[in-house]
Amino acid sequence: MLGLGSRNEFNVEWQTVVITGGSDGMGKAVALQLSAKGANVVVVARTVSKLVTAVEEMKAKAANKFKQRFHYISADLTDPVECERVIAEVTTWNSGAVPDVVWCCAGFSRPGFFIDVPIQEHRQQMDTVYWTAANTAHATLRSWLEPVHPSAQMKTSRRHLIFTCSTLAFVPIAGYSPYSPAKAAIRSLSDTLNQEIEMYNGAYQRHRGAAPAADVKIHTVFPMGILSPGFDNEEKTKPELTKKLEEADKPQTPSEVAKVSISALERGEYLITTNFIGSLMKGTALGASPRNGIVGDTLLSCLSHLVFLQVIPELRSKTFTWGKKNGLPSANGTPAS
Ligand SMILES: NC(=O)C1=CN([C@@H]2O[C@H](COP(=O)(O)OP(=O)(O)OC[C@H]3O[C@@H](n4cnc5c(N)ncnc54)[C@H](OP(=O)(O)O)[C@@H]3O)[C@@H](O)[C@H]2O)C=CC1
Ligand SMILES: CCCCCCCCCCCCCCCC(=O)[C@@H](N)CO
Repeated sequence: MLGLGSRNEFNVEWQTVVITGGSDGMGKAVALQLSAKGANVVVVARTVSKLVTAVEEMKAKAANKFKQRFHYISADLTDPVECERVIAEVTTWNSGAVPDVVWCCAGFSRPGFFIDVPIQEHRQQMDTVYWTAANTAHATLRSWLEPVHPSAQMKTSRRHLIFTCSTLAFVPIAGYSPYSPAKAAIRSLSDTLNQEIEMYNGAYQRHRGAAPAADVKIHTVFPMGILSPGFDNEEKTKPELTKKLEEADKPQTPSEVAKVSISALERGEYLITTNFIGSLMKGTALGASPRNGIVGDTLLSCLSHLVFLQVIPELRSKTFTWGKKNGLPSANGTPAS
């Protein structure tokens, strides 16, 4: 995907990569593809059996079967102490060196209408979606941004922290209120860190006496539907109206989402979408986020704003018409007859 002569901004060969949620769906697809590109990979999730399988599959896909290393850590990342343990354990496993790349993929969606979903489940979505990512980012950046002696500074390497969001952070869809706010919070965290990290990167350039060991780049991926075990699960509580509102989306396979995301990272992109409708959704909500390219993103944004002049009222009128036709839903989201 890289143009002739352009630099690979995300070369993972011999680098140590941590992937949360790396035992299933998109996270596992990312793990397998980075293994095939020569990375040493640690996958983190709760269920050991799925982690063991992921490690086996990564070994089979490795670019250099004899030298690459793989590892798994079982942890519930809603607990910040567990996130610190993960980074410490990876560092020990990695002969004392902190990881080069951390990709937050853990999370799942529990759709339902706002008042039908018990308030504790709304809070749990914030825990599994936002806090797994924020805890992981906190533990990671604390380990990365600690000032080190100049002799410990790396010459070329650049570290990458990657969040996995959803295009629902850009555009509201009825039935996703337990989930979308948590993803929108990740987007806001990502934008804030993208700016804040420049202080450290600046210090790395000019104050090597007391600066982090390397540059850090932040990225966020915004997938559309992904045909994962998590997706099959969310379909069980997803209201029929929600399925109708998102029918323009053709869900992608985990490996397709992983491939497109990795290519975008190799081009050095910041906010990453995985298909055209996803880009349109981003374009209408770029706000004050850094652009991947001024010209491309500005044109995209103009096009999106025109398209969404129609889409915004359409989503609301589809919802209104649904209520008029079907009446109130029963608690599981299916229309009462
Ligand atoms: N599927 C979709 O349609 C879309 C998904 N996304 C996002 O993409 C990411 C991947 O989704 P998907 O491919 O569906 O993933 P899956 O639901 O298939 O897998 C989720 C992964 O996260 C792990 N996980 C869940 N909770 C925790 C926790 N508390 N601590 C540690 N690990 C945890 C799971 O393992 P275990 O349960 O064993 O802990 C598993 O490895 C998620 O962030 C999701 O929100 C974005 C857009 C669309
Ligand atoms: C011509 C352009 C029209 C654009 C219309 C907008 C269509 C909305 C599509 C919503 C797709 C939602 C995908 C995210 C899924 C997700 O994150 C969940 N599956 C959670 O896991």
